[in-house]
Amino acid sequence: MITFPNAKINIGLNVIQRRADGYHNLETVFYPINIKDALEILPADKLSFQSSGIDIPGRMEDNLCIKGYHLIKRDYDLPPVKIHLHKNIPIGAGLGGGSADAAFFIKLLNQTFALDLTIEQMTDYARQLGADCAFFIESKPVYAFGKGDEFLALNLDLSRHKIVLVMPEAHVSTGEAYRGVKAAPVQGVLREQILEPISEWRHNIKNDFENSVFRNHPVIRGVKAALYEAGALYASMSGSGASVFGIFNETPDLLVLEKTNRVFYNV
Ligand SMILES: C[C@@](CO)(OP(=O)(O)O)[C@H](O)COP(=O)(O)OP(=O)(O)OC[C@H]1O[C@@H](n2ccc(N)nc2=O)[C@H](O)[C@@H]1O
Ligand SMILES: Nc1ncnc2c1ncn2[C@@H]1O[C@H](COP(=O)(O)OP(=O)(O)O)[C@@H](O)[C@H]1O
Repeated sequence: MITFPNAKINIGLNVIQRRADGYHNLETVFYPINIKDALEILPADKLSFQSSGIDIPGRMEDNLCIKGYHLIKRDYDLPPVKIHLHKNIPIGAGLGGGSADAAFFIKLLNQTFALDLTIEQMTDYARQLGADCAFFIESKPVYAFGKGDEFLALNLDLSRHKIVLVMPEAHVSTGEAYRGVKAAPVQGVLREQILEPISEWRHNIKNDFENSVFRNHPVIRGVKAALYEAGALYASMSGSGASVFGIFNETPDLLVLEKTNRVFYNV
């Protein structure tokens, strides 16, 4: 059986408070986008994992699909499977690609082996693999809070707009981004701001990671500026970076950015 894990962008991200467990409470809006991996499982004699497409750093045992397999196997009698992941979502981009694979893998196991897991149960398993993973079980626009794994439904539809995503030649690790940020204890503003017209967002909605990430990687700041110059209604880095998205009324011409960045149109 095969499935196609999709990426996300963060529209606004306020880091609110450092927690005793080393994580941070935050508020953000997760919005699913149309950049996808392909993930397949097949019956096999022993558990194995292989990937194609973009190289995934790290050991196979640390791949979030393998971690997902072991997590579910603690509670269910799973047979061995052969896992193939075709990686297309840029890595270390703030697009949640690894998290998406983990959540879609849980859904794939649930379907293939008729485990009868509810959405809530799968969400609980997913959040054990990473804060972002829980969102991808339903992968619908949400206002997220807590560690980024608690949600309120959000009626946000950007399908009449053109979203363009730019991936600069920079890599930002999530840990590095959190270490650079200063928490500010204000919660709830983003939930109101996101209901305003998109043209207002640039005046109010911010991503708290931008300050320190832009300082260390000025090229990312330049991409955001270029998206505004090209007519974006709103532009921002996604999550902890390094990707930057722009929301446009019409598909822009970004040939200049294409020279040094990967550009994904109408995601
Ligand atoms: C920043 C965000 C915004 O959506 O996404 P990305 O930009 O990575 O996609 C997320 O908070 C990333 O979530 P995720 O990538 O799942 O994080 P995890 O694997 O659980 O944690 C990696 C590390 O990030 C830090 N972390 C993560 C989430 C959180 N709410 N507070 C934190 O401080 C911790 O230092 C943790 O050890
Ligand atoms: N299936 C996977 N796909 C991508 N990265 C993975 C995966 N499993 C584990 N990882 C690890 O997670 C790290 C962050 O990956 P990713 O989710 O793409 O970035 P981000 O947190 O910026 O959204 C990678 O450097 C990699 O070592």
